Amino acid sequence: MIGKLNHVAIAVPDLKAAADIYRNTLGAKVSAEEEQPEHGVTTVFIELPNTKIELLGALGENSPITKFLERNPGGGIHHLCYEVDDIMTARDKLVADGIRVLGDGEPKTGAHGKPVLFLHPKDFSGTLVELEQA
Ligand SMILES: C[C@@H](C(=O)O)C(=O)SCCNC(=O)CCNC(=O)[C@H](O)C(C)(C)COP(=O)(O)OP(=O)(O)OC[C@H]1O[C@@H](n2cnc3c(N)ncnc32)[C@H](O)[C@@H]1OP(=O)(O)O
Ligand SMILES: [Co+2]
Repeated sequence: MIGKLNHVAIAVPDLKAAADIYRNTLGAKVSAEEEQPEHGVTTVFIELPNTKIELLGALGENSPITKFLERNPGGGIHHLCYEVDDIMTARDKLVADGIRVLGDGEPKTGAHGKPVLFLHPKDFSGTLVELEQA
């Protein structure tokens, strides 16, 4: 069912500092910061030849990464995003198999303008999983 690894997300305490390391030290192609109010994060995307890295900074009072950053003050790998051909079919199969879909279970529009869903980390060996419609 799952396709490409769309991105690996890293939550960071200082988005500018993290982006600068990728841009200047690693020589990567780094996007501008973009606020994602519906998700409570600000994103920076780093384009690699085979996938992307998503740097996440907390946005607003109720950011879903606030607690994660309290536990990991220096930052850390936050989630993996896999592409699926049809997100509703994928969701229904996951729910039928007992996987916990986070939030209200309905896809939101993600950073690439496509529907996304998040799956509980306890159902995937301690890894938060995002699904993005390909
Ligand atoms: C823009 C968009 C895009 O790319 O398109 C994005 O990515 S937005 C990216 C940001 N959005 C999201 O993350 C949305 C989905 N996330 C959520 O709903 C939440 O963050 C949860 C994953 C449910 C965690 O919620 P919260 O931090 O309030 O709960 P909690 O601290 O009580 O954690 C419950 C248990 O899950 C573990 N836990 C929490 N976050 C985790 C993570 N990122 N990876 C692995 N485990 C994690 C905790 O250690 C804890 O385990 P123990 O019980 O063993 O201590
Ligand atoms: Co993501």
